Amino acid sequence: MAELLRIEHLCMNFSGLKALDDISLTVHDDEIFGIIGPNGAGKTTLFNNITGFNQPTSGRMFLEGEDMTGKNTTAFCLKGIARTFQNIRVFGQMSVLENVLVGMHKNMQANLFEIILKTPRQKKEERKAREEAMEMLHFLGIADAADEMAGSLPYGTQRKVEIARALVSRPKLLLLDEPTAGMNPQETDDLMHLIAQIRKRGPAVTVIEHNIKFMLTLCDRIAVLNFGKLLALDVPEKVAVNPEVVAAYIGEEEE
Ligand SMILES: Nc1ncnc2c1ncn2[C@@H]1O[C@H](COP(=O)(O)OP(=O)(O)OP(=O)(O)O)[C@@H](O)[C@H]1O
Repeated sequence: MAELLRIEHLCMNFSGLKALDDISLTVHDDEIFGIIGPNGAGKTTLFNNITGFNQPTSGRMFLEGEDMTGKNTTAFCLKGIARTFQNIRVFGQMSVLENVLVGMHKNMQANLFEIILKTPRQKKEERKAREEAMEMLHFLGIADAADEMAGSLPYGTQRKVEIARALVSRPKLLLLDEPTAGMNPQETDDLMHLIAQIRKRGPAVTVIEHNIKFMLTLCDRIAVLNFGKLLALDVPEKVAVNPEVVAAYIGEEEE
């Protein structure tokens, strides 16, 4: 177990609103780390900060010890962070396979000249990329949909396309923002097993979810946010019985 991500005293203000208020935490390279909290607690803002979509108002962030504070999305991506979004963002008019190939872009070597001339090296690289993308689709159980237009597929499958696209970039940390949103109980259960398998394959996973049962079952540790503050950070068994957490969130969710 080694430290992968470290956040120190992170603050994010939106015109006076403290969306993140002095958050400090670490994510290890072998864990499934959960983030829960009521609507507006700052969960997505935290994701946006640790992927370079937003710059924090203050505080620092480190990936494998490297100071990433103030860096942009490209820098975070190159350093090994990949994410999915609360609102699915697949390329609807492209096939599932093409969507996944987009995620491989950062690992490809061919330059524009080679792509235009379709050199042997470029062709070989493209063939390898397709094989790798198909292998990922098999892993996620959606290989049959490889040639379908991504936008025409059920919600649950589109979520998996997004996950496949993120995974082929070979991230060290995969961030999933409400991955079960719009899924039925069977799809949710399948996804939970899939995330456990993803962790075994390599990347650590950080997941935001409102489905408490899902989070308590899946995660190694859970951070609870409330009004931008870190209310608790512990193993699921302790989070589930933390009186402050129950009062602020879990009780309310279960009602
Ligand atoms: N770009 C923005 N401009 C202004 N305020 C914002 C912006 N993004 C988020 N906020 C505010 O910051 C707070 C935290 O929002 P955030 O989306 O991070 O919460 P969340 O915990 O992800 O909520 P949810 O569970 O509803 O997705 C909210 O009050 C929200 O209205």
